Amino acid sequence: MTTVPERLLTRSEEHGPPVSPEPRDRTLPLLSLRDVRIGDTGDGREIVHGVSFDLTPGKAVGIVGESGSGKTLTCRAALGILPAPFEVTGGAVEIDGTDIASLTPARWTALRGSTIGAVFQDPASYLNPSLRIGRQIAEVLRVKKGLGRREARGRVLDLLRAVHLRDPELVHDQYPFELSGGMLQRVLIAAAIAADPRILIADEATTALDVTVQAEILDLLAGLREQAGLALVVVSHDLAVVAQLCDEVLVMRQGEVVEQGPARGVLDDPRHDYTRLLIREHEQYGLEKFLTPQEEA
Ligand SMILES: Nc1ncnc2c1ncn2[C@@H]1O[C@H](COP(=O)(O)OP(=O)(O)OP(=O)(O)O)[C@@H](O)[C@H]1O
Repeated sequence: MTTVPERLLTRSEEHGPPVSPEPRDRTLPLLSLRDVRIGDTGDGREIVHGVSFDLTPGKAVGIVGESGSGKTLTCRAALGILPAPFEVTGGAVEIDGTDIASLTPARWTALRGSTIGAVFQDPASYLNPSLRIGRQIAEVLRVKKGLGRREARGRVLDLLRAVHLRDPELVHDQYPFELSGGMLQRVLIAAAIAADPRILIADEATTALDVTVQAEILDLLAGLREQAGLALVVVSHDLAVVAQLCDEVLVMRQGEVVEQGPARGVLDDPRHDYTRLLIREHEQYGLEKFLTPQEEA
């Protein structure tokens, strides 16, 4: 694991207190889902049939399962951004002990980015095509961290370096259309960690990246977890990613959690036929190298 540059770990106290106080206890969940159910209000169907987990600082929960099983809707429910016609129809989501159903729009604005951040697939749709990359990330730093123009520029360059973009000065001044999909994905990751969120939801965030870059980004996230206590929700079809990064895993099929438990336990000794099938299908990704016992240092 690489050491995360000090400047990426520093919360800028000089710019006022954080929006939400530091957790007093690292054993208290930052994010809790309690039997979260999601329905389609158009036809009244329930799409997600109850998801529960607790995420404490520095921990990572992985969600795996086939396409359409409800992984992304679950993440969006946790972020309070379910698209119509979907709605949370049961259960509750708590961020830092607060039920998100009680959050005002202003409180949500304060929480997003600085307490909870997210990276989804399809990075181009999350960036403004007419603004240079550097300006878009700097905007996050100026709004969420109160940084001035010069300070923000320095930190944007640090962030672009941290996500292993070569020639950060050049990327800083480029427009989204000038970058490849993999580069845009890294820009989004940089923007998502810019305001030092305490929770990061990464929904297939490294899927579009080539293997080497993916490994570097996973390393960066592992470093932020370890050193800054970042809590992660990782959605990935790649069980090797989940095995490498996550403490706990949820296996979803057709909106249902069919198996849940410690990642090593579930992936080493799956109880459900569907989990076994997923593991068999993913053997080609080299899952076994993450499951074999670690050698003594
Ligand atoms: N914007 C939308 N409009 C209509 N249906 C949707 C929308 N988003 C999700 N769905 C439907 O809701 C169900 C759950 O979708 P969701 O995106 O959560 O699955 P997923 O497990 O993340 O899949 P994938 O791995 O393909 O991203 C699916 O049946 C999907 O077709």
